[in-house]
Order: sequence, then C-alpha cells, then structure tokens
Amino acid sequence: MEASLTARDRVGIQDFVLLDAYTSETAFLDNLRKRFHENLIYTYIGTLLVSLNPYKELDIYSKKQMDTYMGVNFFELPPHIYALADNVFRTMMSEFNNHFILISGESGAGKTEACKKILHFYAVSCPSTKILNNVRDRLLLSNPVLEAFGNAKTLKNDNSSRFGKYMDIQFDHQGGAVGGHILSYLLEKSRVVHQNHGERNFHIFYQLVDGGDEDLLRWLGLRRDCQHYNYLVQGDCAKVSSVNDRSDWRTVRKALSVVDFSESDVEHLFGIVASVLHLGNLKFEADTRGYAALHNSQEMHWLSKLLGIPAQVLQQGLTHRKIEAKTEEVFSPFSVDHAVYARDALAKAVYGRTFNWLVNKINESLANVDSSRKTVIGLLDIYGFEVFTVNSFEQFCINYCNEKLQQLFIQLTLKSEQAEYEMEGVEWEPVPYFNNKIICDLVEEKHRGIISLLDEECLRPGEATDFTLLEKMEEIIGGHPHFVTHKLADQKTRKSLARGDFRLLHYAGEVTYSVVGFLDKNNDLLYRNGKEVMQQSKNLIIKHCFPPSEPDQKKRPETVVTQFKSSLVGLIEILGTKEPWYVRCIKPNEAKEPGRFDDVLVRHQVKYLGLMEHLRVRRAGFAYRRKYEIFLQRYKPLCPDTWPNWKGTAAEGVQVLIKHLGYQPDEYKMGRTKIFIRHPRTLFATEDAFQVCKHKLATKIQAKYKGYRVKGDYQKQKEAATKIENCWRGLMARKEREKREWAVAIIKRFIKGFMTRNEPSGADNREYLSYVRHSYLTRLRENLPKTLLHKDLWLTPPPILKETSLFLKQLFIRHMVRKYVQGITEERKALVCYTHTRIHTRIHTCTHMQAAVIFHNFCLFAASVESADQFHVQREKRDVPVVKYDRNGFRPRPRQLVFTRDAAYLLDEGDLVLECDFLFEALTKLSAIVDKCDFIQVVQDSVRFDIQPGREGVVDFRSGQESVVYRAKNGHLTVVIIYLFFS
Ligand SMILES: Nc1ncnc2c1ncn2[C@@H]1O[C@H](COP(=O)(O)OP(=O)(O)OP(=O)(O)O)[C@@H](O)[C@H]1O
Repeated sequence: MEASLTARDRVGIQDFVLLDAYTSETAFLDNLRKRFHENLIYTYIGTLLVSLNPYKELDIYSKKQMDTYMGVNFFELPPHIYALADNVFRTMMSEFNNHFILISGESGAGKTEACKKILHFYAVSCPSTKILNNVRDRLLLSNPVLEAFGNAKTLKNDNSSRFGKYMDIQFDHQGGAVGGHILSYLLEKSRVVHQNHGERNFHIFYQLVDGGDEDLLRWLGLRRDCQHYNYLVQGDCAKVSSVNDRSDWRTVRKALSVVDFSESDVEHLFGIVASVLHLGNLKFEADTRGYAALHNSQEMHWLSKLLGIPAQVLQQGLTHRKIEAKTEEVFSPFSVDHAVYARDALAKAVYGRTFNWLVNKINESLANVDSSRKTVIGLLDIYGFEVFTVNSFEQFCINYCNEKLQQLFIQLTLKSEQAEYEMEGVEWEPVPYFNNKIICDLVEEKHRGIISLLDEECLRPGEATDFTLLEKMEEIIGGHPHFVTHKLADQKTRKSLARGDFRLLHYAGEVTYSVVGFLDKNNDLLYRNGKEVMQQSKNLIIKHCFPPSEPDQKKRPETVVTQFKSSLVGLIEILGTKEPWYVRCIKPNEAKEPGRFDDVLVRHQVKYLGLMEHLRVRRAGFAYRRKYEIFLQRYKPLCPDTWPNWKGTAAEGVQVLIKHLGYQPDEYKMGRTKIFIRHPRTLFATEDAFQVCKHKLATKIQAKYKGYRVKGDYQKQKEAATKIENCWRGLMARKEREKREWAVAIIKRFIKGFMTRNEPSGADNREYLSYVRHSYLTRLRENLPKTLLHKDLWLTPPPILKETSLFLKQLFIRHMVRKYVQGITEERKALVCYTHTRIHTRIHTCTHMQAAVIFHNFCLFAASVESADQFHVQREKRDVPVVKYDRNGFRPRPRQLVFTRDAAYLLDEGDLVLECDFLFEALTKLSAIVDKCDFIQVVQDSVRFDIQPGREGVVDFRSGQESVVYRAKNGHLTVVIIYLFFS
C-alpha cells in the first residue's frame, strides 16, 4: 500500500482507513467510483477487501499475477483477492492457527467468483504432490457439482447460489491442501416447485434434460424437452443465453467421477432428479367425493421405477394423510389442494435431502485420511443483506444470519483491536460503534424473540395464521426500538407499512417484511406418511435420506427457522475459534453491464454490507499502524540522522525521524513494535515529503549505483587480468623450465658425446659425432682453399673424419686443377705451350759445363747433376705449373722459383712462382736462353734487401741436411738447403 500512496489522487485511496472523511458515505462512494473506472475493483478497509463486480473479464487473475502476490507483504502491492488469500495462508503457516474468509454481498455481487478465485490461488500456490493434486482436483471440482444442484438463474444473477456455503480447506504443516469439508445452509428448496417469472429451477434439471444422452433419458423416462415439465416452466425461461447446460452437464458428469461418485451413486442420483420432474407432472383431479385422485399412470410408473417404491404405496402416500389414533392408524384422503401441497412438499423434501446427501458425499471424498495435525482456512460464501420490495421469510432468515455475522465481526474485530493495543502497550481507547446485539436479541431471544414467537405460532394448537403471529409480535415486542408495525408506527411511518408488514431496524438499515407465508414456510411440513413412503424406497440415496429410524417420529419436526438458528449457532461457533478475514462484494449495477457504476445501488449496498460501520470500527483508534522497521525503511530519507542507515533500534530510529518531521504528541503513539498514526493527513504529509525527496535521492542513488557498477566492472576486469597474467606467467615458467630441462639434457648428451668422441659410434656419442661431422663439413665448405696454391691450408679434420677429409681433399684438388685448366685461355695455353716447348728443347742442349760455370761453387750442384739422366726423363714428362700466391701465406720453398718485379717486394701479388723438381736445370736453361752466364748469382751467405723503403731485411742461406726456412734469433730469415736467389 505504501508504494501506491503516490497514486492516490488518480486512482483513489487503496485503503479506506486512510480516507480523511471516513464517516462520509459520499467520500466513500467517490473513492470506489474513481477506482472502479480505472478497473481497480479491489479496495481495502484495513484487512477487509471490498470487491466490485466488474462484469467483464479483467487480466488480473493470471498465473503471473498469482506469482506476483505469492509471499509478498499484504500492503506492498495493490489490493487484490490474491493478496488477501496469500496473507491468510502465510499467517496460518506462521502462526499455526485456523482462519476463515467471510465473503458476503448481495446476489450477483461476485461472492462465488471470489470464492473460486481464492480456491484457484491455493490450488496453484500450495505445494503439489500426487496425493495433494488429487485433493486439489476434488476441491476444485466439488464446485461445479454443488453449483449444478444448488445454483439457479434468478433475476439478479444467472448463476445464483441458492444456499449458503462454508468450506474448510485443510492444510498440513507444509502448507499442502490435504482435505476439505463443506457445510451448506438454507437451501432454497421452494425453487424446486416454484420459480418467479424470468427465473429457473436448479441448473441440474436443465442440464440433465438438455445434456443427458438418449439412453439415460430413456432409462429415466424423460423427454428432451424442458417445456414438458411443470417444475421447469414456471419462470418461462428454460433457456438462458449465458448458460450452456449441455457443456455444464459434461463438466458435472466428469466432476462426479473425480469426487468419487460410483456409477450406482450417479444412477440413483439422476433417478431422483428425474423423479422430481415426474412428481411435478403428477396431476390430481377431484373424485366424486371431492378428494384428490391421481390420473397420470405414466408418471406414476416412472416414479415407482426410479424411487423403487410400489406404485400403490406411492399413490396412497400422495393422496392420503395418516392419522394415528390411540390404537389404530387411519388414512384420511386429501383434497386436491392438499395433495398438490403434499406432492410439492415431497418434491422439496426429496431434493433438499438429496442435496444434503450430495454435500456429505463430497465431504467423504474430501476427507483428510491422514489424521496428523492440520490447520484450516474456511471460506464462507454466504448471502449478504437482502432488501427487496417485498421481503419474506427467506429474507428474514438471511438478514438474521447477517446480523449474527456482524456480531461476530464486531466481537472479533474489537477483540483483535483491543488485543493489538494491549500487545503494543498502547492505551486502549474505547471504539464508538453500533453494537447490533440488541437486534440479534430481538430475533433470537428465548420466549420473547421473533423466532420463538414464530415457532410458538407454528406449533400451538388452534387456528394460527400469519396475522396472529403479527399480533403476537406486536404484543410481546411492540416496544422494541428496532421493531415497528403498521399498528405501532407513528403517523408518518405508517404510510410506508402495509397491515401485514413488520419492519426491523437492522444494523445495516431498515427492512420491511411481509408476514404472509411465514408460518407455512417455517413449518415446511412433509406429512408423516410421505416420509414413511420414502422409507420404503429401494433407491439407495432416498433410503439414506429417509432413514427408518428418524429420531422421534411422533414429535413435530423442528421448524425451518429453528433449524437455521441452530446451524447458525454451529457456524458462529466454528468461526469464533478462527481468525476472521472479510471480502465484501458489491454489485455496480443491476443490468450486469461492465463499466457502469450506479450510485444509488452501490450506496445501498455499502450501507447494507455495513461497510461504513466496519470503517468506523477500524478507524476508531488509529488510521495507520506499521511495524517500526517498515515505517523507518520507507521514510528514513526524510531525516539526515536516519539516512542512509540508522545504527540503533528501529523504534529509536522512528522516534528520531518523527521528531525531525515535527509530529505532534497527539498525532501518534509508539507501541512495542509498531507506530500508530491517528490521522491519515499526518501520514499523507509524510508521504508527500517523501515523494519530493525521493527524486533527489533517486538521482543520487542512480549515480552511486552507476559508479558502483563501473567500479564493479573494473574490479572484475582487474581480477580477470590478474588471473590471466598469473596463468600466462605460470605457462611461461613451465615452458621455460621445460626448455631448460631440454637444454640440460642436450648439453649432458653433448658433453658425454664429447668425452666419448674417440670411441666407436654408440648411444652415448652418436649424436655428438653426427654434430661433429656436420659441423666439420659445414666449416670445411666455408673454408675451402681458394686456389691450388693454398691447398695445404685444408681444414684439420677431427679424428673420426681424417680418412674422409683426405679423400675430400684429393677430390677437391682434382676439381680445382680441372677448373684451373678449364679456366686457361687459348692465348695462355699457347704461351705455356711455347714456354714448355722452348724449355723442353733447350734443356737437352744444356750442358753440364754450362751448369758448372753457373753453379761451380754451389755445393749441392753436384748432387743435383748426378741425377741428371733421370732428371732428363722426368723433365720431359712434367708440366710446369704456374701458381699465383698471395703475400701473406707464402713461404718460398726449395724448388720453387719466384719471378718478381722487384726483389724488395718478394712475393707481391702478381708474382709468378714456378715449382719444379729440377731447379738447377731450369735456371741453367734460363741463363742459356738469355745467353748471360752472369745472369745467375749464387749467393752463399746472406743477402740484404729492402723489406720496404727504409727497412732492410736479411736472408741467411745455409746448407743443411734438410731443407728448412725459419726466422733466426738475430731476426734474419734463415734458409737451409739449396736456395737460389736471382733478380
Ligand atoms: N471478479 C470478477 N470478474 C469478472 N466477472 C465477475 C467477477 N465477479 C463476478 N463476476 C460476474 O458476476 C456474475 C455473478 O457473480 P457470482 O455468481 O459470484 O455472484 P454471487 O455474489 O455469488 O451471487 P449469488 O449470491 O446470487 O450466488 C458472475 O457470473 C460473473 O459473470
């Protein structure tokens, strides 16, 4: 409710308790009308729910709506029948006590619909198991059965309940619906034999005739034609557009099997329904003596068959009354009128008792088999106050019932108000209200009450009539302030009262009753032999309804009003032990039209439902009361000390808050757990202040929330990033470790391979050797000698590749030679060829003498010459390779002849080096060719030359066993063996 305080101007106030002008009927109506036009059919008076019949389907009863209301605080959502049902259920579950919901209102106001909505809510919201679903189905399906037998079309309502109904739903400790029990009150039996124009008999008759299949109708001796039956045509409206008898018949048939009716039960039940129709068609004619005689042998045949009573017995029972004298029984014949009366009485009795049997049968099916502890919610769907133009015995009973319920309401409400004040420690303030006990007493007081007087008149011997009853009432209760008759009334009032009327001033308003028919209806006489006839029935239901040992047969049966009074006492006892909840239904217009709000009609009902009275009681003390926690939670933003959080107790918080708001001491009271606010205006002012502050707060909260969300997102992202980083690092560390392990294994293998490199290839060194091989070959490829002259610079092989290296070297030299030769130009070839030929030619002519002249003093010459022959031969075969050397790597060797431009630049690039084994011969030949004997100087000791300008070098020549060149300690280049230097 708090949530909707804001919308109060547009849609009215959701709780009448908050209506400032709570004593004004007009203000009350205004609020109802405002809400009704917004399709808001529910409004509270505290916890009482006022319900306006919308006469149209509203989308407020869906499963979604049920879910919305389930488990939500009563005042948090807009008023709804589901809110009430849920609140009752939750209170029952938390307090483990019994409750009842009293649904009242005039005919067509929506009581039965409200009852069904509550039942549906429980069917959906309660826990469900197979067994519970079974009970649930029975509870739900008992409705169409009861409606078929107990409802009828009236002028006010096409589906009017013609009985009061109290239904207990039993719940186990977990909230599952485990059983149910139904009590019915005051079925309008007279409808069986008589209907006003525009009204119908009970639905079941039309359903059977219209919907029953051919075989069934044939078996029951019925025609498919309602017009054929006297009991169905008096209202002249057997067909109603809003009622589909055929489909309702199917529903009822199905429901009967769900609520445990056996085939035989169903057979007997419809046998009785058909019997009532046959009874209605019985016609009496006066015989010659003026006594009633029966002629419809056809109807009698079917009656006899369906009720299982011999036709003669039936006939006798319907046309004679049994009179018991002292020693014998005498049958006195009926007049036609008496016979008709007896027939109708029998029809009413049969139907009425069958209805009771039906209720009992349903109760058997709903009975809770488990005797464990259970709590109960009762639904009382009972007629509201009835005020017609002509009010009769029925209205008297109904209005009496409402007086009793109002009594109960006052007791329970005031009791609970008082209990609440006491519990809260708030001083009890007496509530000014009208106590209707005085009217209840007027009706039910022993010996003096209307009921007593009525019964007395019914039972007393002599000529008692409705008018003698009226006189008696005038005599005994004539002075009562709530009773008036034509005779007792003042001049002004008398005009509105007929002679046979009496008026009661009920708590809800005055009602004028016509005394005509009171005695008859109260007697509801079924002649004794009518009962005895029925006791012979073979129909099991009739047998059950008319037991042979009916208590005290000889005593007069209890009158209707006494029975009703006793059942009401029973009902009040049942209700008195339970917590009350109320639904008051209001009919907005007589035309059953949606959207039409008839002020006069509604005002009338507001009055007769006692809503103003109810509101007065509720408002007697304080208009508003709430738990401190709830109040503080809503209004704490209005005080800087309580916003955003109050650290102390809720009660202290509320105290601080209302001090800040400037509440005056007489405006409120602080209870133990609740704050009580006397006037709605105090609350509304607080609410208005809250609305103003709410918008500012909303902006703040929104900003905070956004910040919080962003922060939250950032925090989440950060956490995620840290997680990813950790994972990544872990992964990398794992990889690094694996890499290292792998490297260590490789290095280990390498070292082991190195250590065993000279051993034969095996597991330990296979890899290493392969690496060595690969490495050597790679390096070799990159360091191959560039020319033939550098062939000795061949890369030293590892031991395992010595052989391979040698082989490769030979291959390479051969390859180089081939390349060199291929690279010699034709010109050069010619030159080399010429030189060779000249050397070759001249060498033969070279004499030993010439050589001796040139090298006469050279010690090695002789040795060389000695081998001259051999030299000759070999010389002819050999080529003389000419090789270019680079400066750095070259050391002249014996048998090499270097042609250089300048001795100072020995072995400059471009010098020609001639290598030959027969050096002396070659030089002799050269000297012969140039024809200069002094061309060759043999230097024995040492020779000086310029290494570079200004820097002098010395070469010392020495003979020795082995030809060696080295740098001596004195820095001179020392050449051992034969060395010839020429320039
Ligand atoms: N909440 C509702 N929503 C829609 N229609 C409704 C509602 N309540 C009642 N009605 C309509 O009003 C009709 C009469 O309602 P209902 O039978 O419940 O009245 P009642 O008070 O039980 O009358 P009676 O005392 O004659 O049995 C329903 O058949 C239905 O058409």
